[in-house]
Amino acid sequence: MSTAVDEFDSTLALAATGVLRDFNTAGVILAADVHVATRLTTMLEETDERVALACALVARAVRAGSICLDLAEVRDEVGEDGAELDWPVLDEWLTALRASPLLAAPYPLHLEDTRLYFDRYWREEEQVEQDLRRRAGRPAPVIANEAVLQAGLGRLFPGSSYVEQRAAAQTAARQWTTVLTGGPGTGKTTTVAGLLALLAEQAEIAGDRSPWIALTAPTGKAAARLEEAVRREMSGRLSAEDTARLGDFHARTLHMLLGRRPDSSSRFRHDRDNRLPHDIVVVDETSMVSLTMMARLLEAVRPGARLILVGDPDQLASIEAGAVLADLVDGLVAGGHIAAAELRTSHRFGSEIGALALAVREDRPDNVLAVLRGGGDRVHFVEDDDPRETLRSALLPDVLAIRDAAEAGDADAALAALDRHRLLCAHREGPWGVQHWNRTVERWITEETEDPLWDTWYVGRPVLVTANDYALGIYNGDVGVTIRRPDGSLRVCIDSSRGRLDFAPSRLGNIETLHAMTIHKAQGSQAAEVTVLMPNEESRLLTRELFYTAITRAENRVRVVGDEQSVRLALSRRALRATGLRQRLVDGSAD
Ligand SMILES: Nc1ncnc2c1ncn2[C@@H]1O[C@H](COP(=O)(O)OP(=O)(O)OP(=O)(O)O)[C@@H](O)[C@H]1O
Repeated sequence: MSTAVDEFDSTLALAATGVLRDFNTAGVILAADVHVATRLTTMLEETDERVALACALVARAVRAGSICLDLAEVRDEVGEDGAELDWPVLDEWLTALRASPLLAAPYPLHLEDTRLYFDRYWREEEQVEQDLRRRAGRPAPVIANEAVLQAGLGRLFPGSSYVEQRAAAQTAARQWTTVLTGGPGTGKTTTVAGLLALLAEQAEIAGDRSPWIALTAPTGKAAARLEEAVRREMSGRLSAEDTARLGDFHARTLHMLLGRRPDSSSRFRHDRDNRLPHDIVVVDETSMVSLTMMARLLEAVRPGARLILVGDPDQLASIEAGAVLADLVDGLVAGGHIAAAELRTSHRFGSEIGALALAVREDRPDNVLAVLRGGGDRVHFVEDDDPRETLRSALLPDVLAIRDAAEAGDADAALAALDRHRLLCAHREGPWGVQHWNRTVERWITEETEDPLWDTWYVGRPVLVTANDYALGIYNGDVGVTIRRPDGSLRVCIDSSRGRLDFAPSRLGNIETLHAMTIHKAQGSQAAEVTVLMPNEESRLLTRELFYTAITRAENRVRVVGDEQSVRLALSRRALRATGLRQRLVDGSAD
């Protein structure tokens, strides 16, 4: 390669030689990937450059959220950036790997067909597969009274509008593990609440105590939404008798359910030797669960406890590596280990947001554009070259409402105003990024109120918590508002899963301004109205999953700011992650 090396480019590994250097210079692998490869090959005295390249490419794959590297696919996946590079021939590459000390004890790498893994992910994937197979292989749970189950299904899911949910609950009642999938508003929580009532009734008939139920989700926000939705179902739709059988419960994050350990960030108090005591474990927003957390959860759930994994496989996958929910749908269900419990009909949205989400899921770009341009009340497409004025008039009323309520010290009103609207960006930086739009909204506030926002902390500053703080009881994804107290001081009121908490601003460390937020961070939360800023075509993040996740954060109204090209491009790209779980579950299927 003749490309000049820029010594100030931190992605270039100046010590790299040979193939690693070529791939690094072409921008396919970063300096960090080169270092991983060099360290491993030096340690185990491997001199074959093809093995070093494979190591670097596994590191690259993991950085992008994959569990492994598929050697048969990587060249296509890298595409143009790697067109000029000297790729090893697949068969020879595999042969070199099989002969490598890196695939022998202590096994830093593992090869499964053409998939190459770092040891940690290989072990986690294998554990998840085996735990799931073991659960699926157990004799089905006993139904204490079939007639009562059928009557319960009819009572809790009456008539034709509940037909899908009735079928899903019927399926779930008969298996230890259920993957309950559906888009937004398809009635997943309703199904869960009804199913829990059915299972509690069966336990009563069998003479057992009331089942001990764990409701959990990957983030505090998602856990709080789950609890709220199940309570709403219990008070609204379930009879007093059904509600009483369920008893009281609180939803918790997965980390809290499994129990943090002060000596480890990756191990929990509950594990294979100290199982969770619950009889039923319901996990919401499973698409956000990483492979590592799924491994920790599966080892902690008792074999005789029911596990109900709820989620929308069309959403973005977890921030950390893996695509567990999609793999479970394709592997567990398609592999014949468990029966599908899928909900398809949306009950919540005015038909437009539902139709938009469906058109995205079904890959129909013309339909997506037709709904966006349909001129309805709930879906708007802002195609202006310069949308700033449109955005200013759309966003400013809520921003000022937050500020007015905060100035009056009314935390309830300020938090309610905050939940009315979310401005979502794909990126943090750049002209369509969160930081730019946070500053833009702050400038609008200054222009409107003639009150310059000199300080980081100002009245009405909405904030997003970006890391769990167990001491304070606030969690990644919690949101809050800075309000003025009668004595003039500022406090930050945070809506946490433990209820409303307030702090002096100086106590808060991992915080970002929330006039705008990234789509990735918005996973697991919703707002009445959502504005989505489409990134330009060069954005590598622009995918169907990103667009789908963004629009489905809206409860009542969604505004998409972009152009036809960016929408079409988003729909044409998939956020694919290489994993082997689906294949492992399908291979050898239900045995
Ligand atoms: N069969 C049905 N007929 C009419 N309304 C329904 C039905 N099922 C659920 N609903 C209503 O639709 C709304 C969405 O239901 P639910 O909250 O259970 O969906 P969900 O899939 O959990 O939503 P999300 O994951 O997007 O929060 C609720 O207001 C619920 O009461």
